[in-house]
Amino acid sequence: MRKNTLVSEEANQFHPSVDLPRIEKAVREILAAVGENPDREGLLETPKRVAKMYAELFSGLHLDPSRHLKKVFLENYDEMVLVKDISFNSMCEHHLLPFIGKAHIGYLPRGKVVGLSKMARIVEEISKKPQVQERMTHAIADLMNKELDAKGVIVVLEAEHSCMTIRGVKKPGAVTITSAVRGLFKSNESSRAEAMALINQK
Ligand SMILES: Nc1nc2c(ncn2[C@@H]2O[C@H](COP(=O)(O)OP(=O)(O)OP(=O)(O)O)[C@@H](O)[C@H]2O)c(=O)[nH]1
Ligand SMILES: [Zn+2]
Repeated sequence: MRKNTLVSEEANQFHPSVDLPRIEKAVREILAAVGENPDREGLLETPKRVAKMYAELFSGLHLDPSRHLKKVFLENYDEMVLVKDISFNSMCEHHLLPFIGKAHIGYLPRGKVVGLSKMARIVEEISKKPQVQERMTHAIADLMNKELDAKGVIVVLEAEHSCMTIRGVKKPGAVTITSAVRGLFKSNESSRAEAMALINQK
C-alpha cells in the first residue's frame, strides 16, 4: 500500500536515500502555507517536479568526487596546468537559492597529471549540495592537493548569489570572489601572480 499518492510512477533514478515522496509532501505544504492552492491545475505536478529538481541539485551529497582523481597519467611535466572558466551552479545553504559562476583551478604537478575533464567533474559534484562559496573553494583545493600530491594548487571561484540579487539586499551584478592556495602557490608570490594573471586574462 503506497503511503503517498504524489509519488512518481517513474523509477527513482536518484540515490536510494533520497526520499522523493517526502520532498513532494513538503513542497505541497509550502505552497499551501504561502497561500497558494496546491490542487489547482497548474500546480498539480509541481511537487513532483521540485522533488526531482532537488534530488538533482543535491546529488553531490551522495557522491565521492575523489574517485575522479584516482586515474592519473605519469608525465614529466612540472609547469602549471590551469583550467579556467569552468561554469558551475550551486545552492547557497542559507536560502536554498542558486549561486552561479565560474571556477578556475591551477596546479603544479609532481610527476602526476589528471585528465582535464576531471577538474570540471569535481567542481560539478562539489557544487551539488547545500554550500557556501568559501567551503566549496576549500573543498576543491584540498581534494586536488590530496589526490594529486601536487606541488601547488590554486582555486578561484567567482559567482553571483541570487539571494543577494533577487531578494534581501537586491544587488544584481555583485560578484563574490574566493580563492584558496596550497603549497607553492602559497609560499611563492611569483607563481601565484602568474596564475592570477592567467586567470584574469580575458
Ligand atoms: N559567507 C557567505 N555568505 C553567504 C553565502 N551565500 C549566502 N550568504 C550570506 O548568508 C547570509 C545569511 O544572513 P542572515 O542574516 O542569516 O539571513 P538574512 O536575514 O536572509 O540576510 P540578508 O540576505 O541580508 O537578508 C547573507 O548575508 C547572505 O548573503 C556564501 O556562500 N558565503
Ligand atoms: Zn543565500
